[in-house]
Amino acid sequence: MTDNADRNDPDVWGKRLPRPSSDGHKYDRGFVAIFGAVELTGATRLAAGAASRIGAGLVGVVARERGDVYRASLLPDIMVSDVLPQKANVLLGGPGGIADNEKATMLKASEMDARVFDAGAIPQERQFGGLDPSCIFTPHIGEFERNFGALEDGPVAGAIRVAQQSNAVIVLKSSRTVIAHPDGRSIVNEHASPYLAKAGTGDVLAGMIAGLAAQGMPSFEASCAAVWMHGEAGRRIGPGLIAGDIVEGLPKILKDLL
Ligand SMILES: NC(=O)C1=CN([C@@H]2O[C@H](COP(=O)(O)OP(=O)(O)OC[C@H]3O[C@@H](n4cnc5c(N)ncnc54)[C@H](O)[C@@H]3O)[C@@H](O)[C@H]2O)[C@@H](O)CC1
Ligand SMILES: Nc1ncnc2c1ncn2[C@@H]1O[C@H](COP(=O)(O)OP(=O)(O)O)[C@@H](O)[C@H]1O
Repeated sequence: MTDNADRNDPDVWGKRLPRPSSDGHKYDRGFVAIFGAVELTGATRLAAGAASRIGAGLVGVVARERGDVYRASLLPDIMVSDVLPQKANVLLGGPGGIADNEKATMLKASEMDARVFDAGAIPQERQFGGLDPSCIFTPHIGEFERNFGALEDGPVAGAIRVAQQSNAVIVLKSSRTVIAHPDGRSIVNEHASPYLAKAGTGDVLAGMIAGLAAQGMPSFEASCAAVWMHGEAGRRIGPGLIAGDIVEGLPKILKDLL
């Protein structure tokens, strides 16, 4: 593979895909809490649907405003609250926007099994203290360069550089998404489709990563698996794809993998 990165393939993560135990209950499958956007509520809804469909036992949206909008428009299995649910083990923020105090909460929440920082939640360099390799940033190229400077070293070296600086897993999204770990590992995903270039598909990916991490998958493998399944959905659906179709396609993709 070019740039010394390995290719994303189910061999990398397939054995670690979460399988519910026969006598388990919903709390054994993890609890994703998502900070609800105030204006771009659709982004939060897409992320929540994806986290739920990929198998998280519980998904909650923390809506400091617009709680009734969320209650009326989310899938009925998704819970809405105005405070962070105590049993959440994964936090996701950024889809559709995030308030400064919510981002500060995410930066401090080292007790979580994973924290997924998407879009406006992606930390600046001065906020890197207190992160660890269970944290995941999911920038597209524009967000990456806005936060961390021009990608003069190329996407693989750039993603590894920021992974090492931040101590977080970086998912640098594009037609060739790079997943980089602070220990220097990197994977390039070419299992995708140009039909994924569509509003909201990144929000869905963030929810998928959070949902796998909540079920106990390590952040790097959860990111690789979610990126591959997202690409698989893009390939299966193709023309006419809208972001919600990826969410609806997940049960069949999961069934084929498990
Ligand atoms: N239904 C919804 O509510 C949706 C909400 N969304 C939210 O909208 C917010 C803004 O996200 P955007 O990414 O649109 O905007 P950004 O604020 O990140 O800016 C996009 C700008 O970056 C540039 N850019 C450079 N490289 C790019 C790349 N690889 N991909 C995309 N843009 C690139 C574009 O030219 C554009 O001018 C996010 O919080 C996101 O979650 C979007 O996901 C779309 C759907
Ligand atoms: N040409 C392309 N080929 C393959 N995948 C793409 C292409 N363009 C975008 N994607 C994927 O679609 C998603 C877009 O995410 P993002 O830019 O955050 O969108 P949004 O903010 O609208 O949700 C990413 O997972 C990215 O890798």
